[in-house]
Amino acid sequence: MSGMHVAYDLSFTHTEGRWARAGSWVGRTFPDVRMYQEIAVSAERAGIDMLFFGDGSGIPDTWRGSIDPAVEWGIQWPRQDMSPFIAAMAAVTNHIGFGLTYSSTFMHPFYVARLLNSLDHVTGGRLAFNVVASTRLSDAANYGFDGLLDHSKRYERMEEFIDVCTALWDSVAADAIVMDRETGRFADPAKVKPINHRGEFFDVKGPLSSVPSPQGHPVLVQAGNSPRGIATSARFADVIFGFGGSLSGQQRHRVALDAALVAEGRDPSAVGILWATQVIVGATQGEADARRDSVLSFWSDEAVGAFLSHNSGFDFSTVGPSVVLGELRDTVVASGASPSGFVGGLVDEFGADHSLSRAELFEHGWRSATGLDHTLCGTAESVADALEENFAATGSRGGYMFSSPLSMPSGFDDLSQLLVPELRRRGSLAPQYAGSTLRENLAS
Ligand SMILES: Cc1cc2nc3c(=O)[nH]c(=O)nc-3n(C[C@H](O)[C@H](O)[C@H](O)COP(=O)(O)O)c2cc1C
Repeated sequence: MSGMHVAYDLSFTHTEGRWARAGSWVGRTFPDVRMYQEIAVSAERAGIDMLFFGDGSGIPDTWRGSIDPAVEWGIQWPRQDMSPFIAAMAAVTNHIGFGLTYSSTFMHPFYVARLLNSLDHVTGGRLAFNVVASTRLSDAANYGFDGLLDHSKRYERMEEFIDVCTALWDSVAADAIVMDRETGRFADPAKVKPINHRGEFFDVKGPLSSVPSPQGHPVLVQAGNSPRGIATSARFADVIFGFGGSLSGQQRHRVALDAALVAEGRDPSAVGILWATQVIVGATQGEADARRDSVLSFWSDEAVGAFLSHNSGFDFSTVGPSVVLGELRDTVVASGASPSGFVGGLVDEFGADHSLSRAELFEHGWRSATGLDHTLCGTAESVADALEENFAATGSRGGYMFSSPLSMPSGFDDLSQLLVPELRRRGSLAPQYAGSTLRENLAS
C-alpha cells in the first residue's frame, strides 16, 4: 500500500441529530435502500475506495441503565445489519469496495465465513471484513451474555475466529470445480477438505459449503487500539483502522503496529492504516466554520451522556461534581471497558492528574460525540494540505476514512465535489481504480 486511499464511513446516516440538520435528506427515511444506492454511485463517481459500515447491535443503555435517551434523541439507534444493503449497492456499482463489520465475540465463524464468501461473490470481489471484539454490554446482552469477556480473552477469541474463517475460505481450492459435461463430474473431492478445527472457543468441521470467492478472502480489517488489540491486528489484518485527530496518538499507533508486524514476520510497508478523520469542507473557511458551529449549538446532556456511556461502556451519569482524569480512567477500565477512547484521549491531552468539573467533562463529551474535538474544518485546499502533511508524518501508508458527516448526504457531497478532486488534482489520490477487486485497488 503506497499511495493515499480514502474511504467513507457510512455507519451513521441519521443518528446523533444528522436527520434534522441543514443538508440532510428530506422525505427519505432511514433505511431506504435507494438512499444507499445513490451514495454508492456518487462515491464511486468520486473514485472513493470503500464505503464502510460499522456495527453494534445493542441500543445504548449504559447511561442511567435505560434505552430511553438513545431512542428519544436517536443516539446510535436505529442501525440495520448492512449485508443486504451492500448487495443492493453492489448491483449499481462496479469498482467501489464495501467494508462490513461483525463481532468475533458474539458471532460464529462458520456463519460469518459463509456469509462473507457469498458477499464477496455478489460484489465481484469488493468486500472487506472489519472484525471487532466489541466493548459494549448492550451488544453482549443480545447474545445471551451477562457481561463482557475479559478484554484479552476477546482478542484471543478473535484470533481463533479469524483462524477458523481463513481455514474455511481455504478449504475449497480455487481449481476444485471441474464441471466436466462429458463425465458429469462437478468437482474434485481431493480439493475440498474439512478443516477439523478444535479450539478453545470453536469446534468447526468444515469445509465451507461454497466455492472460492473472487478475492478468496475478503480484505481483513481490524481497529484495535490497545497494545493487545494492535498485536492481534498484526497477525492477520490487511488494512488497519486507526483513530485520526491526534498526530502523537497516530504516530504511537504506527510505531506499535510496525513493531508488532515485524514480530509476526510481516512487512510493515504492506499494511496501511486508514485514519478515521472527520472533515468539514466549505467553499470558504467561513462557510466551513459556520457548519461546524451550527452543530455545536444543538445538543442535550442526555444525548451526550447516552453516546459517551455507550461508547465507553461506563455510566457517566455516576460522575460527581468534579473528576480527576486518571481516577476516571481507572474506574472505566475496572468496569471492563477499553482503556482507549474518550477518557483515554482526555488523559493523553491533559494528564492523569488533571481535574475537570462535570460541566467541563460534558462539554468535552459533546465535542467528542460530534467528532468536533478532532475535525479538520476549512476549504478543500487547506484540508488537503493538512491531510498530506499528516499522511507523510504517519508513514505514508494507508490514508483516511472520512467519518460519517454531521449532515447527510450534503457532507459527503462536499467531500466528493471539493476535497477528493483537490487531492486527486495534486496526485495524492490515484487517477482511477487500479484493479478489479478491492484488494487490488488498495494495494496500489
Ligand atoms: C475507524 C474505526 C472503526 C471502528 N468500528 C467499530 C465498529 O463498527 N464496531 C465496534 O464495536 N467497534 C469499532 N471500533 C472500535 C475498535 O474495534 C476497538 O474496539 C477500539 O479501537 C478499541 O481498541 P481496543 O479494544 O484494542 O482497546 C472502530 C474503531 C475505529 C478506529
